[in-house]
Amino acid sequence: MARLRPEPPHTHGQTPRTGVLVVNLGSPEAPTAAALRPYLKQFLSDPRVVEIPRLLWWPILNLIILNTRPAKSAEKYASIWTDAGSPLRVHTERQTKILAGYLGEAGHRDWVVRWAMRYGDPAIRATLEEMRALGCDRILVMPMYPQYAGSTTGSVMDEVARGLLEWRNLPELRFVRSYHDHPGYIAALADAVHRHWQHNGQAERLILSFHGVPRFTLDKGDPYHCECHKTARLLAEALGEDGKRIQVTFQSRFGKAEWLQPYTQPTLEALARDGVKSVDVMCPGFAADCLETLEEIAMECKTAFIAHGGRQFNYIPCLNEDDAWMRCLRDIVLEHAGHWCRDDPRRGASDRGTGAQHARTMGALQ
Ligand SMILES: C=CC1=C(C)c2cc3[nH]c(cc4nc(cc5[nH]c(cc1n2)c(C)c5CCC(=O)O)C(CCC(=O)O)=C4C)c(C)c3C=C
Ligand SMILES: [Fe+2]
Ligand SMILES: [Fe+2]
Repeated sequence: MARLRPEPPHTHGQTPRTGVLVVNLGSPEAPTAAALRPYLKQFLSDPRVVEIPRLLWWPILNLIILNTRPAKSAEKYASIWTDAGSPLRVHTERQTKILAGYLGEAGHRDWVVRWAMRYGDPAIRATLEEMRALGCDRILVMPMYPQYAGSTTGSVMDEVARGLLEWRNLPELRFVRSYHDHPGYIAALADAVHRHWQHNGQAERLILSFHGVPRFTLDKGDPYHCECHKTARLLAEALGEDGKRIQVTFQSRFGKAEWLQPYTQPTLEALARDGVKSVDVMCPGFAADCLETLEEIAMECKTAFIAHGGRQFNYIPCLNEDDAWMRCLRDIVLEHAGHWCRDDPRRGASDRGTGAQHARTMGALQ
């Protein structure tokens, strides 16, 4: 157990302060092999991401993967990097600012709204410290993954718990576990597809590509696969599609083990070989565009589809700062904040009462 650290002196009768911590996965500091190494080391050392026993995994990670993958991944990152940095960071920062604005409009100008990354910077632990220094005694953690997976949302929960290990005076803590079936999220996705169809026409197929996870996690009870399929079913219903032209696939396979199937790229290649000429591809498992969507889907998969005989490949961007999505994000936060949204006068009164009592007790003890 870590040693508990001293807290700022406790003051009575203080109005509770709410903090909202938006979290996404994180990116390397730069699109270089040198920056990829520590990022991948932190990411792939997470026992929720790679479940292989440590003794076996350590040499594979340190002697093989960290000597080969950084350079290859850096090249991919370089192809999507912007002047402002990694797209995932840029979107997460903007989303957080917009969320703070909407929460302000809803009457919560005093809430502290921050963002952090599970891997790399800004770190969850440091951001929690900053929120504590600003007096947050209620913290709502908003992992931006629409579908729960142990390797993503679960890992954010671990890191928040670790970040609080040395705190004596813990904040009231809430987590958004997932929002894969939130009506506002589904409606924002459906709107984006409709807008895309209005501008570009409708392709023969709509592929919904989700990030994959190892197949055994489904067998061991991780709900990720089911949540992805539920998002897809609700989106198909919202689009008025019977599902025949919509297909769910899983991308970003890592390592040699079986991952959730069907895999995105082989599916696109098979469709092209079977004579499908046009596809729309969307990634409803990502709240913001990132390496996995911009490089793997919009570049690699597009090339593969065309190489196998396809003609038209349209990538529908993630919701990013889409206004319907930003309003939905505000709603999700407010729904989870529950009674924190109200100023409870009884709490203030009882707090003041306790304060007077406490002051008397302290006096008696001295
Ligand atoms: C959207 C949900 C995600 C799940 C589920 C997920 C599982 C998962 N990922 C890896 C390995 C890697 N993922 C990488 C990048 C990456 N992954 C997600 C999201 C999920 N991952 C995002 C948003 C990103 C992009 C980050 C960015 O900076 O844009 C990478 C790093 C890149 C690379 O070298 O390929 C790895 C590695 C595993 C093993 C896993 C489940 C067990
Ligand atoms: Fe990933
Ligand atoms: Fe399932």
